[in-house]
Amino acid sequence: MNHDQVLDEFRAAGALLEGHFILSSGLHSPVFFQKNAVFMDPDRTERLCRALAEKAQAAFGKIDVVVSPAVGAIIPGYETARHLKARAMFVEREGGVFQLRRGFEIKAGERVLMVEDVVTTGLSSRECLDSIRGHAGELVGAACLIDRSGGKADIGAKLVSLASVSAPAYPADKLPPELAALPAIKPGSRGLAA
Ligand SMILES: O=P(O)(O)OC[C@H]1O[C@H](OP(=O)(O)OP(=O)(O)O)[C@H](O)[C@@H]1O
Ligand SMILES: O=C(O)c1cc(=O)[nH]c(=O)[nH]1
Ligand SMILES: [Mg+2]
Repeated sequence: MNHDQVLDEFRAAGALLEGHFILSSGLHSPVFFQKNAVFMDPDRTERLCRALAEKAQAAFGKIDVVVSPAVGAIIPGYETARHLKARAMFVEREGGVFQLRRGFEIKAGERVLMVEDVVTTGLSSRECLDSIRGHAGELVGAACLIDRSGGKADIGAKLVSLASVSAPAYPADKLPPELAALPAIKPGSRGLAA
């Protein structure tokens, strides 16, 4: 699946939103990839994650375990793992820090791939990778559906993406006037009260 086909899947799902969004990192953006509009369609999710699994396998070889950061990456992590014939686990925030819970266990020698839905600054990816590094197993790399940093985010591991896009994102005190004029919404889960 090429770059345009990936973006066409998001467009067809109504997942390419325009407005004023506060991202997980606190940056503000006029565009948002609402991945859940994609993931509610199992066939569309299968097409994208099969392509991501093929790309990850070509880059990293055999993968035994996929670990994804909750909430957004649970579904693509599971579906990508299905195509890789790997086990699927997720980390979730406990006291703000990503942890493997629910009996998830990585065994010594297992080859681990981190799967993220969307990468912006790479902060969530780095936090997820830090958590994985605290366990047994060999971290082989990372994969995401959309890298909206256009390849600029440094996650401290090799990252393959299905589509790389340079999407604008601004600190809160540097908003262009046309963006500042719009009401802001924060779609993600970081910082939500329990
Ligand atoms: O590269 P970053 O700057 O970290 O931004 C990308 C992250 O933001 C979103 O998660 P979010 O924390 O909004 O919650 P969600 O997974 O529940 O959507 C997305 O799922 C990535 O995990
Ligand atoms: O940076 C984010 O929080 C983010 C951006 C985006 O386009 N989609 C998403 O789910 N999260
Ligand atoms: Mg997330």
